[in-house]
Amino acid sequence: MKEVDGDSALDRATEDALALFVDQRRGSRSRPGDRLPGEGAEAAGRARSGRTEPRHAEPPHAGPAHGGQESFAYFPFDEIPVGGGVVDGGRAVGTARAAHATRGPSVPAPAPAPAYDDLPFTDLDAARNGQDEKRARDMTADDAPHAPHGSPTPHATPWSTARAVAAAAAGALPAEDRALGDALGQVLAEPLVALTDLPSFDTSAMDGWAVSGPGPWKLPPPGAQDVLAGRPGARPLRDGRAVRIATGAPVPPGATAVLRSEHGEVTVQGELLAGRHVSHGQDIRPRGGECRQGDELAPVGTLVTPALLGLAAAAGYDALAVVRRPRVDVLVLGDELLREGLPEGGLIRDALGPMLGPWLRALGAEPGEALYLGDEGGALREALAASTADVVVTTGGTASGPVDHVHPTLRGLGAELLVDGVAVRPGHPMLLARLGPGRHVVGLPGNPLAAVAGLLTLAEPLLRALTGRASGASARAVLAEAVSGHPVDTRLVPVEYDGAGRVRPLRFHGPAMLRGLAAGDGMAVVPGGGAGRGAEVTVLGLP
Ligand SMILES: Nc1nc2c(c(=O)[nH]1)N[C@H]1C(S)=C(S)[C@@H](COP(=O)(O)OP(=O)(O)OC[C@H]3O[C@@H](n4cnc5c(N)ncnc54)[C@H](O)[C@@H]3O)O[C@H]1N2
Ligand code: MOO
Repeated sequence: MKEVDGDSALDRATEDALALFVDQRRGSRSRPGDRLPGEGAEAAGRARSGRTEPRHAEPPHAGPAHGGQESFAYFPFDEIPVGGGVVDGGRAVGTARAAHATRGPSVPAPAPAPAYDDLPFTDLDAARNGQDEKRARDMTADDAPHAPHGSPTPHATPWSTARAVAAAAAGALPAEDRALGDALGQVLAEPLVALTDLPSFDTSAMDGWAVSGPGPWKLPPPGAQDVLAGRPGARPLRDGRAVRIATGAPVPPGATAVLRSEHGEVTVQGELLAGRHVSHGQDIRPRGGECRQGDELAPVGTLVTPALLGLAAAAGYDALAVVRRPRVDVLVLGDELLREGLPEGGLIRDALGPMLGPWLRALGAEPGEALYLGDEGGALREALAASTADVVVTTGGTASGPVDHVHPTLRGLGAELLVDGVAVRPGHPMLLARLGPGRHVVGLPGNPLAAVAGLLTLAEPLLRALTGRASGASARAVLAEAVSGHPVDTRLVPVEYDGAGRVRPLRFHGPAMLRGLAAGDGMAVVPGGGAGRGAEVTVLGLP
């Protein structure tokens, strides 16, 4: 991502917010003019739009600069608690909702206890006890101590196991015939076998003359007997004769080569002379040079790409036998969601409905219109019971809040939970359930980046299996910067390729943010404990 002035102002604003948070934790709001985190974000917004200069010429304290050779510490800046969280044993409950309710200059933020997930995954005990937040913030993956904690999600499935369970949960759906124009993104259910030789006749590769034997060659009068593409039945060519020919035209029987127009010269007597040696067969594409009728051009399981559509058409196909697209119902939960306009009054825009449809389609599914169910448990139950889709994707409501209905509803419907929580950040409350034979539910967490993590962890392998896509090797890339890790859980971090084959982690990677992801090329899979600069990691691709 390119650094722009607004971005560095935003950096400073988040630094300010962090400094203030640290001060508050110490019980002081020390510097006059210090902003509350909410104010910082607002100021950053103004700075981005170019209306306000950043308040500090220098960052208020010497934290690590972003970018450069610094390591990339995991700190979801948006997640700095701003008060209102109900503290339960050191973990703030409902912090995200409380943040909406209390943000703003007029509401002094009490010093909250940080939520486990809201801290950098470094020295968690020190940070929790408020002893040395700055040190926690400054630590890199390389110097972060191995935290003594396990994953806070009890019985969470390890990330790679969760992917394997999702991949094994279903088999490929039945085949259907699709017209070429409709088959893009599906997978071949039968091998693509050439229905014809390609080329299907000896073809001129160049504009020029078809010649027979060694030159010079006699030509017919100009314009007479020209051999053009798409015109059958060129007359046989006798030794010592030539005819004008166009690229793509069938080479006349008896022709031994094609002489390119720029390599020949016609004398005033109407004879054709070659300016250079013409070898036998030159610039003739022989029949069957690419394939013979009956050759296998692509095996079962091949993804129908634009190139494959072209090949299939060339080889004689009008329709393809492909694996049916899984039908997916998308159920968006949450009373706080707006489908248009600006956020106001505690309501926010739904970021998932507009994202999931195209994303699921890119994964080979046939998603229906998203259904908006609010936070009403009965509506969720009805929608799940009524769905005839192969997969239902829900968003939100996976945690254990008062209106988080996904678990109890699935239980009530007798669903079998195949994966219930995954040791991955963000996204750990995600789930995969079987509602009945051939009917699966993927429960994505409501935080948008956490939902993407769920999509990549559970929906992608499940849809890969249903669509018959081969499992495919994941891309690997070297990290251009260190990335700190959760002590135990896998992290998924938005990254961009740096042009030198390495990936660089992106800022704005908090669970509720899509800004980093939208600028990214993929999500790096960072193992528990983190990964140093130069480490090779798996990179999950984005559509
Ligand atoms: N006591 C605990 N609370 C929470 C935990 C936990 O472990 N213990 N985990 C947190 C994590 S991590 C996540 S992620 C969320 C998952 O919550 P839900 O799946 O129940 O999602 P919601 O509470 O409905 O929403 C969470 C958050 O996301 C916003 N949201 C929801 N849907 C959308 C949407 N379509 N577009 C944009 N934003 C959306 C919602 O407003 C909330 O801010 O639970 C934590 N809590
Ligand atoms: O951090 Mo939550 O993991 O946003 O899914």
